[in-house]
Amino acid sequence: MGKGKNKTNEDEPNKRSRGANGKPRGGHKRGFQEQRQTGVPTAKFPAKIAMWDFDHCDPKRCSGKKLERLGLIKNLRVGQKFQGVVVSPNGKGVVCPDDRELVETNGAAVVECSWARLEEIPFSKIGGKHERLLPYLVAANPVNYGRPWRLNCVEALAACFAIVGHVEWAEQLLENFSWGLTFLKINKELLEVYQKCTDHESVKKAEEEWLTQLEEEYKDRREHRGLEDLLEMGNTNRVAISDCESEEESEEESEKEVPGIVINGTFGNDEESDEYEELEDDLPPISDLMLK
Ligand SMILES: C[S@@+](CC[C@H](N)C(=O)[O-])C[C@H]1O[C@@H](n2cnc3c(N)ncnc32)[C@H](O)[C@@H]1O
Repeated sequence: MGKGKNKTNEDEPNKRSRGANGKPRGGHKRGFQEQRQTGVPTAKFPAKIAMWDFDHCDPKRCSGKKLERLGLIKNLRVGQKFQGVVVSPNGKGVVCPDDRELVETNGAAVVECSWARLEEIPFSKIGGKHERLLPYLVAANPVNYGRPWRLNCVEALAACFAIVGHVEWAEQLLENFSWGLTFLKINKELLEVYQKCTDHESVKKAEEEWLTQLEEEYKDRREHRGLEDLLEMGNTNRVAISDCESEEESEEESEKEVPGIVINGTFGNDEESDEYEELEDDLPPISDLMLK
């Protein structure tokens, strides 16, 4: 092991905070004074929260970095493992209510990186004994708004806390983000379903049932719309006159219907814009995106 490799920044108060890859932070174009902080949580939060930060994102648009600026999250280094629940794309089981004690005692951690650069993450050198995926939930953050599975760091931590029954901890984290509580709102029903489960298998089963129901409702809605369209057409003369218009309309309509929804996909699309501020003012109503 290299000299001082596992030293925390706390041990070296005058040194600049480093990312999980050991590189000094602050190489980003924008000035970022808050990065001089130690990476050791200073604000009061009832549970330990931590992240490996690979510095892939613009600090201004990154939820993990915002938690760091708020003094809520501890930075971990590559080579450091975490004893609590690690919410990670590398997880095997899913977060479940049986994880409650583990989360209360040892906390929860995430991997702050870009979705588009997951292959760069040395998963074998981070993580811990309790790595978990999250079950189906829909993002409310402006980057991946309405997209299932692809949550950002604060949503992932909040989801973990909510599933194990600490919704108040989830709220406490999310209320630092203008869109944050929307995450709990749009996933309320489903989170309540997961909260009633026990182990990984029961959460997986609940998730599968939810997805099946979602698919059925989606099919029903499509069929129902088809019928409505037919009825709206009325007599064939009218159809002939307005043929082009209605074709154009229906294409637009069907695009609008479920943008970004992936029913059986995992982790949404490959592109990430991280455009929080720009997108935030321009969000469509969630009812346009959600099937449930
Ligand atoms: C890929 S990073 C993207 C972070 C984003 N740039 C931000 O501003 O927070 C999101 C992290 O949250 C956790 N996460 C989000 N959705 C997840 C899911 N469905 N299953 C497991 N972990 C998930 C993982 O730790 C993942 O690495």
